[in-house]
Amino acid sequence: MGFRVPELRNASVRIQHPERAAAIIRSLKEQGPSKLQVISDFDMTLSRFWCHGRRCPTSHNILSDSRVISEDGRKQLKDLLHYYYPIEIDPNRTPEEKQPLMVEWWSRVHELLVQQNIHKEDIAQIVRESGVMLRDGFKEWFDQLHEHNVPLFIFSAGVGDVLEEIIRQANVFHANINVVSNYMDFDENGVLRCFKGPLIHTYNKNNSVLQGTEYFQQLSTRTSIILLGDSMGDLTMADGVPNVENILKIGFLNDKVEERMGKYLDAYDIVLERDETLDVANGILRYILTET
Ligand SMILES: Nc1ccn([C@@H]2O[C@H](COP(=O)(O)O)[C@@H](O)[C@H]2O)c(=O)n1
Ligand SMILES: [Mg+2]
Repeated sequence: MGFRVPELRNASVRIQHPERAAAIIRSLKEQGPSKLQVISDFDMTLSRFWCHGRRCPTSHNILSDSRVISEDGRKQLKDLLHYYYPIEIDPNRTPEEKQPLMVEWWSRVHELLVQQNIHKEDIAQIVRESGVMLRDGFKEWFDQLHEHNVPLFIFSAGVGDVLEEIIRQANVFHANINVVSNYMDFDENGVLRCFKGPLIHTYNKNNSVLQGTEYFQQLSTRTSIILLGDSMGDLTMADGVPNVENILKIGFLNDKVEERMGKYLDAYDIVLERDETLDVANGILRYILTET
């Protein structure tokens, strides 16, 4: 497969079952773009984990580190991050054990954010000042999908208003994109008053929070899937898709690489170790979409 998709030979690529991954990629090509849909996580998957030698912000971090949050609020939000993030990525706890703790984290953070007098009209500037970056190669990724009418479903436990703004500012918010995430609800003065439900956290990214959207039912003829994620919780994002025939799961392993590699290799078809680019995903997509 390496000569058809040269990016699969990149130093970051780890594959437990290369034959299996190659067979899936071949099937995706045989089925063609009219059968394809892409389901992707946002934070630390489409956005970068490292930028300029520092951690890049998630959509939540963009708000919690911003100038609109009081000093005390920022400290409380940071304390919560330092307590819950190690739990979120702990390879020795099951998703079932983590779930109530994730609900606790997200709920406490949203409660704190609601106390901060955040204005809808400030979001664009907050994003501009945040230093967030999409992964290298993002333009080719978003543009290829758009040009070939491949639907891109972004399923994020981040903050929808913020991540939409990031994609908009990068000029790649094309018509083929649908986002499901945690959206803010603003009052008549444009001030944040609550988050709209249902709450989406790292370990409930599945059909349970998509009730009533009908998105996957409308795409029921698109039975080929490329799934991109960076967390073990992202693996369930396609659970609501009917009639899946081929699914290629690509996982970005950004943090605590040695401890987590085994579980990622078992779960993802392709694991990208500390890779801040979309080069491998772009290479696979190019191969699938090119008529040869
Ligand atoms: N208060 C929080 C809660 C979560 N995060 C991070 O956000 C990411 C979830 O969004 P996805 O687009 O990846 O679903 C995940 O990486 C959490 O660690 C946060 O930074 N602050
Ligand atoms: Mg993520």
